[in-house]
Amino acid sequence: MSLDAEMMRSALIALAPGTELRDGLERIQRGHTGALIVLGNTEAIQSLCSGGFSLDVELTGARLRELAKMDGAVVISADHKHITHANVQLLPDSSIHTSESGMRHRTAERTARQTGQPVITVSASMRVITVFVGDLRKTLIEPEALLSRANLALDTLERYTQRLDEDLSTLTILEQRDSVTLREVATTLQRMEMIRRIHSEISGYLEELGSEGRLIALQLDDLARGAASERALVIRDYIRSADHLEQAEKALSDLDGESLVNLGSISAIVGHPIVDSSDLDRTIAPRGIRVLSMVPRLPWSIIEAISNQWSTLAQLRDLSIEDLQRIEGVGPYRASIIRDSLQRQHLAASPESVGW
Ligand SMILES: Nc1ncnc2c1ncn2[C@@H]1O[C@H](COP(=O)(O)OP(=O)(O)OP(=O)(O)O)[C@@H](O)[C@H]1O
Repeated sequence: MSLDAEMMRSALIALAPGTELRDGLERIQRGHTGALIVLGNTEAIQSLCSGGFSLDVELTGARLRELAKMDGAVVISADHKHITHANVQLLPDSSIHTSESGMRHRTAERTARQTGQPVITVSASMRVITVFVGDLRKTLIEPEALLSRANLALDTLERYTQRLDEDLSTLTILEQRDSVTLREVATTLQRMEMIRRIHSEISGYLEELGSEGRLIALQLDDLARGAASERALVIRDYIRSADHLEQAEKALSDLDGESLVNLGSISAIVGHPIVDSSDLDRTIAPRGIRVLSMVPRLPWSIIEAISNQWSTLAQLRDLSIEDLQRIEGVGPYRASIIRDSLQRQHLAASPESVGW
């Protein structure tokens, strides 16, 4: 994320519903007056300030509203706790390009571009709150509208998560039958990535929603549990070279929308490029790391050591208790737990147990 995008994100969090700053902005909106507010009393900002007066009072919504009634800008400390200046005229470089028309908004955009600090406007005529950071500009959405977008995204996430559960059960069964194809792997990773994207979209809404987003945050937590580690396990199981795990995770996250719907792009990311679509029906052997992660109380270091020694799930299934004991940290008791769990998982995937 760029520095400006990161700064914008913190500014949106600072003025989420439930904060004093947002309370002040809403009072200004309700009062049909406007405001020009700078977040952060930095040297760069001070060099653009003329006139007005300094003060050092705690930021409250009511004070912000009163001070914004005066002409000019209000400056707030970088920690958003104090109002440091009011009634200030801002004098940014007039040669800086601005696409705004009114003086308040032109000044805000130029100040943000010149100093990199977030600048907020409340438009008296349009009754909208806008945040400027560097070249970025964002108009705040009413909490009700944000809530309905977040709820819609949450419904989608719920549906996708259900489908992913089904995909993962199918993958587990096919893995045990040594008949997974590239298509199943790519489809599962595709769904996992879509889920990650919806999750991150909802997290963005939650940051803007502040205290209004509590219930959605709880539901999101519930749905997201373990998703990231499960995705990493599937990649580990199928990636051609385990050294490229991090790059693969990043490449998957960076795929544009068009490439994400193309299963070939996803196969290529895990090191299995395809020439034509029938290549997707090629069978592929899992390493069995996800299966090992389902063995109760098995530490990650042992999962890694076992997987370094035997590189496919088919090999793991044939291991005897004696074989397993060759791994450091695996005694007879742990070896029998691993073997039992592998056998149980294999049995659970048999046609008699599954029904197909
Ligand atoms: N350079 C500046 N420094 C501080 N305050 C300013 C500056 N320019 C404008 N303002 C404040 O903005 C107020 C409104 O100005 P103007 O109507 O031109 O802005 P606007 O962008 O059209 O905003 P609105 O949508 O609220 O009308 C001014 O009365 C003044 O208080």
